[in-house]
Amino acid sequence: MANLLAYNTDVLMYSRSAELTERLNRERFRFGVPLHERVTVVNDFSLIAERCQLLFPIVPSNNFREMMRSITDHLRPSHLLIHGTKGLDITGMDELDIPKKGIERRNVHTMTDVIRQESVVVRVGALTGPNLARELLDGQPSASVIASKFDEVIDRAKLVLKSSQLHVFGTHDMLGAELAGVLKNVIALGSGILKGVGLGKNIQAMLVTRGLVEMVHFGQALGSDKRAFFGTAGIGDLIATATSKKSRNYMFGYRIGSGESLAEVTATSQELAEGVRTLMITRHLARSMRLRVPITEMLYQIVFEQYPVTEAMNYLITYPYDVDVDFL
Ligand SMILES: NC(=O)C1=CN([C@@H]2O[C@H](COP(=O)(O)OP(=O)(O)OC[C@H]3O[C@@H](n4cnc5c(N)ncnc54)[C@H](OP(=O)(O)O)[C@@H]3O)[C@@H](O)[C@H]2O)C=CC1
Ligand SMILES: O=C(CO)COP(=O)(O)O
Repeated sequence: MANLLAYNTDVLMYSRSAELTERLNRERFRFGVPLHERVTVVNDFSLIAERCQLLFPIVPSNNFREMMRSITDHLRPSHLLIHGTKGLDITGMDELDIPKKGIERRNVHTMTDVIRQESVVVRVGALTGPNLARELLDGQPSASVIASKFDEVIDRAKLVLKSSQLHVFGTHDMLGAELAGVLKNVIALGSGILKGVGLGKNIQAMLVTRGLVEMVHFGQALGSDKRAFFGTAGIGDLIATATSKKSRNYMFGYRIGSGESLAEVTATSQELAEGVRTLMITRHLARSMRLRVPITEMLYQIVFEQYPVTEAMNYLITYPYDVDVDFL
């Protein structure tokens, strides 16, 4: 993201690690690519808050609230915050209790909810879309969506993000765009599982198609419009993530499908796979909200309860889906 922004503007990139900050500024290299000369890494968040009006907080969802609390004293109502995190926040309960106690709608928040709850910032937005980091780092083209209720957030983000590498769409449907980016990770995980088991494109296409329907059902149950799910933030990101070995969610699923357990994959992978945590949340949320989401249910049982993939396939193939297009 820092290198993409540097097409148009000077960038201050924050790291909480003084050691990493010093090393990045010295080596000017990260993830195998040079840091753009307009990017400066800083370890002091107050400097960023003082110099920058537009901020892009992007950390894993389970750390997002803690990160906001650590910076909130420096934030002012004049700041614009656009997050790029594709996960959900859980409050009011211990996450470890979810399998035993379940979860209610009131426990679940988006990252824009968290920004507003934890800071004085009002003008918030979300950055989403098919943005596999490895492809962006390699200079490949893509498109992103900036979702916000505020025109100035969309306009400012477009000004700094649009380039020959990145097309930027704007939308006012913030909840729809955010949820699409969150929910597609679960289907990407499932797609990786199918590949790991050795199954082909017909069934992958069905998973993506019916998975998209479940994304729409979740979105509507959580209060969003369905249109975002059929655009770049929805089907666009779903195709990228559910078909690419460069997706960490897809690769996590691939290893599960190849026969490894959740504990084995988690213990041996440094890579973040937001879809695993999202699956835990959405499956239990679906139960409390009485949603009909058989793919989510089967994926949960495969990943968290070692249910055999073949049994899950049998269940889904014979599931009484009555109508093909049942969500328009
Ligand atoms: N990578 C991708 O292709 C894409 C990722 N996303 C989303 O972006 C989010 C982050 O993913 P990604 O960057 O890949 O994750 P990584 O695990 O690669 O990086 C996480 C970064 O967040 C930092 N961090 C974590 N907690 C804090 C905190 N409390 N304060 C300051 N910094 C913190 C970590 O710093 P430290 O090194 O100090 O631990 C680390 O640099 C996820 O929700 C993901 O879904 C969205 C689109 C594409
Ligand atoms: O959201 C992403 C691409 O848009 C990143 O996907 P992964 O987290 O699965 O790598």
